[in-house]
Amino acid sequence: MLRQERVVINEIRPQLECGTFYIKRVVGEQVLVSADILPDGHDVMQAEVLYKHASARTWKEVRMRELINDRWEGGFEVTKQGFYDYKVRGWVDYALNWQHGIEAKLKDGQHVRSELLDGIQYLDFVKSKVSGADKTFVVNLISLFGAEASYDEAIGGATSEQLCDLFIRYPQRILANTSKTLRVYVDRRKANFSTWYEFFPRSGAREAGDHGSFKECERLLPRIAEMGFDTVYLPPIHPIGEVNRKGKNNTTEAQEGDSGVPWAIGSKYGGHREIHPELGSESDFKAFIRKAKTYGLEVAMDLAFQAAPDHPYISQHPEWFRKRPDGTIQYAENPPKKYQDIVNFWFESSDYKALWKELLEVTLKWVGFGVAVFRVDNPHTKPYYFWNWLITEVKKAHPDVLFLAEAFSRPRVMQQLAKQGFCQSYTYFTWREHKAELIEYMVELTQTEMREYYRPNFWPNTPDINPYHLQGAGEAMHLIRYALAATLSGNLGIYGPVFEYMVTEPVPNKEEYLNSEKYEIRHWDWDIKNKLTHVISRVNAIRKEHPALQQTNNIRFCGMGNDQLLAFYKWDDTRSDQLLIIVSLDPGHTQQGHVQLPLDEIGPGANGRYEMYDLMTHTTYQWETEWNYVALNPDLPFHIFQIK
Ligand SMILES: O=P(O)(O)O[C@H]1O[C@H](CO)[C@@H](O[C@H]2O[C@H](CO)[C@@H](O)[C@H](O)[C@H]2O)[C@H](O)[C@H]1O
Repeated sequence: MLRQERVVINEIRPQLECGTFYIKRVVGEQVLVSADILPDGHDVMQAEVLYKHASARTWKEVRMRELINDRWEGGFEVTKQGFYDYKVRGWVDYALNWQHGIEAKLKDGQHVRSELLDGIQYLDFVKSKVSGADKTFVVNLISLFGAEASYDEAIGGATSEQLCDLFIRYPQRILANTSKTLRVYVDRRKANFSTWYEFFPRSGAREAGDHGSFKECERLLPRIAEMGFDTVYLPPIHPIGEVNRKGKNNTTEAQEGDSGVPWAIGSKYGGHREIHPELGSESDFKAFIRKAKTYGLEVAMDLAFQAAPDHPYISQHPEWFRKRPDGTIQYAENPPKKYQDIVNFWFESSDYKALWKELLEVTLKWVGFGVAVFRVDNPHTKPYYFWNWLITEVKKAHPDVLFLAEAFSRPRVMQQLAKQGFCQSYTYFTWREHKAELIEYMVELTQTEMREYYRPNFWPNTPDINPYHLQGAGEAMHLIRYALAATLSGNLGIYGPVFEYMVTEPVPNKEEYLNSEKYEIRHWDWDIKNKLTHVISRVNAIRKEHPALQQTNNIRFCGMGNDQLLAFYKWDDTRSDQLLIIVSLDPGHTQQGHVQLPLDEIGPGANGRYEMYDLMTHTTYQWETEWNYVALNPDLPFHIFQIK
């Protein structure tokens, strides 16, 4: 179709896959839109970003400014959860073009009498829009333009800033071109900033040998809150399968009394809608959630869409499981891992709609209990379009709900899950140890398109991953890994007691914990508070006080003449909070070197000085030069400096 337009709009950023997927923001963030916008010829043009919340009727306009090389930019703030639409509009601005032409001709000494007459049409348009002093100004100009005697005065008015300002405020947008509409989904702030503590409630009993319960676990909540965590994540809390139950240390045959794996969901006591009887009742769980809330904690549940062989679904809905020719159902796998105690749902079954509906209802049941954060187990082994559908459906009525994708899969697969709607994602941080690889990974997360849709959640450990660098490691290594996670990423989590108490004994030659809580109930002396407990608490308090640490994308690595020291600068959107973080990657020795302040970012210091206030030790250093000496030892292997 032939369209009458004077400008072309190309290369709009941000957008994902030509708008197939939405970008993400949290409430209060900016969406900075840029595009190549080109008029034919050399006429003056204008452009704007149009945006509106999906629930609004009218579009808001924000004018774009020209950068260089026909690139334009304009931004808007998102203030409400849910979808926003945005698009770009550009037009040749005949009025401004006229004014610009007059100025150029006058500079060249030309007489512009006929141009003034020509301009009356633009003034007439503005006149129809304004009132009061503006109207008086325009009416007066029109009469000046038409009268030969007032030529000088007319020129003054024609080239005035006042008129330029009116043209900008009341554009005619003749033959404008508008781009396609793109979308941004706005989550609550927690999507960007959250601090997770994972523990197995069955290990929360007071007495060793007892099965923990929600009631007993309530006493742990103040402790977790005092440490500065805001999310308590519980592995699955449903009845655990008894058929093919796994034993301790991942043995495939359970012994009498073995408690099985929480992810093997479903038994004669029920499935995903029920609670494991020994943990308590539904009202106990509700009370636990309520109690957590009083301490500022949210309870995150695990969505593990799979079934133990004795899950009620297997007899009630055999069509939801794919049978082999011999009538059996293949157990699940995530090669090379074997999950002999569970089977997968058949997401492609002819009755898939009923299965999907059931899984949505399961999710909504727990949302109804007050759960608004889910860690989703193994999402990469289910169809992308299922997650897209489920997340969309839940968020329609419950925009607060957040989904964390537990996929340690191929990079593109993890990215795809985030594009399909997951609000946060696990990452490869757990395996990034060296300075160069940490920088490379952070640059990928924060300087590429990933920053628009992939919200990383950094975990130093999980029940599944006892990384080699933590095996046998002491306090310093744990401090390093926590400090890195807590300052590099807005979202972080630890598999709590094991990390805090530095329980690192592995299954030989594996990144697995020996005597893992996945397969047996453990008992922890939660009264113990060690140095790690205190340092973690302090770091979490700093995170809460400093907006620069409440997002991931504002980061710049700094020059540092030592490969064992990682230095980076972080800031908040207003630059009222600016931090310099230096982490030693060496748990065994003191490391020293000179760090380069990013002067072009932080600007000149008062009296040529920068006051560096260490938020960990409450010590102040006066730095007067660009390169400054630092030394870190294993006692406290990091600095978090506030730049004053
Ligand atoms: O496959 P992933 O690495 O994503 O791991 C997640 O899913 C696993 C399956 O749910 C889960 O594995 C645990 O539960 C299984 C089912 O009971 C059991 O067979 C495995 O031995 C056990 O590790 C894993 O914990 C979870 O993070």
